Amino acid sequence: MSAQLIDGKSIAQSIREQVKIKVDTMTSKGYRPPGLAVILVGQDPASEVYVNGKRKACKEVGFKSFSYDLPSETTQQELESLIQSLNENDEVDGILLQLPVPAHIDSTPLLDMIKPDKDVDGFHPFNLGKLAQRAPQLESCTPKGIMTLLKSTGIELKGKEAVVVGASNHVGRPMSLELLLSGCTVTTTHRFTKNLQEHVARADILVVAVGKPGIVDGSWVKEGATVIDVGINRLDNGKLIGDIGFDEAQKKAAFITPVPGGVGPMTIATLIENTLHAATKLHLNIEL
Ligand SMILES: Nc1nc2c(c(=O)[nH]1)N[C@@H](CN(C=O)c1ccc(C(=O)N[C@@H](CCC(=O)O)C(=O)O)cc1)CN2
Repeated sequence: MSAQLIDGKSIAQSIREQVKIKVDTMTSKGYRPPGLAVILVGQDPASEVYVNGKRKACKEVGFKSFSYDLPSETTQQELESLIQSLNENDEVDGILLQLPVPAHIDSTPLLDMIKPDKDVDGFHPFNLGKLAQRAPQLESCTPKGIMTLLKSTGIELKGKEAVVVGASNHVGRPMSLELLLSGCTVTTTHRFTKNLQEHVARADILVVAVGKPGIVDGSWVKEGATVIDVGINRLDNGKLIGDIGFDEAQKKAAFITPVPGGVGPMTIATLIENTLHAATKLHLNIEL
């Protein structure tokens, strides 16, 4: 078997096109466009690429973009004041603090002070709690984007064995909740898990989000599985690779995401979707 590639890049583009149509409808009816504030602290090169991607996407779909590129010496208190003022700004529907932040900043209290209805990253305890209660409001972008990719394959998720490798707060845990909500039987593996290979070999749906190339050997993948690689690892030669041995995995899987061009672009497209949702459903209360 040679797996079919799940083309995140083109699915992300079609999401942005659909959002643009809705924004054009909103503004033609006299509503203000959705507004997204993106805060970047310091000069991490990868973060600069992602933040530029977010701002470019805002422009493409017609959002108002609020940009804060702050020096690495920015204090916790300065960030608190900025978030407070964005919470109070009626033109801002979404607030995003790009991660990681410099070591002297504690991101958790900052993420927790973003108003839940402006938390377009879906990182706030309220939004994670709503997902856990099966009543999602604003969902974390990478896991929600992966659910869009899974739905695009047409496979039935109910009753499937799903294995999520990695239990981070921002990807692994909400991913497991999303799959549970879709009716999968979910196993989450983490650094203390014994026999990772045995878990991987059972997975009809395999999501790997660790950030370590080769953490999952492609030959472990179950025949006919759907494989989602969240890892984005840059090699010294500049090449990007995922967490899974792609060539071997592709021989066994039915569907697989490439790196690049798989999950990454969906993170940004889902952020754009979330910001539209915050604007239309949570702030302006309009049907499009
Ligand atoms: N506040 C947040 N910070 C971070 C998040 C997040 O969702 N919210 N996720 C990641 C980074 N990220 C978005 O911010 C992100 C990662 C990757 C991509 C992407 O399109 N990747 C491309 C490759 C791009 C490249 O050349 O490096 C791909 O996979 O095809 C977009 C967004 C951590 N921080």
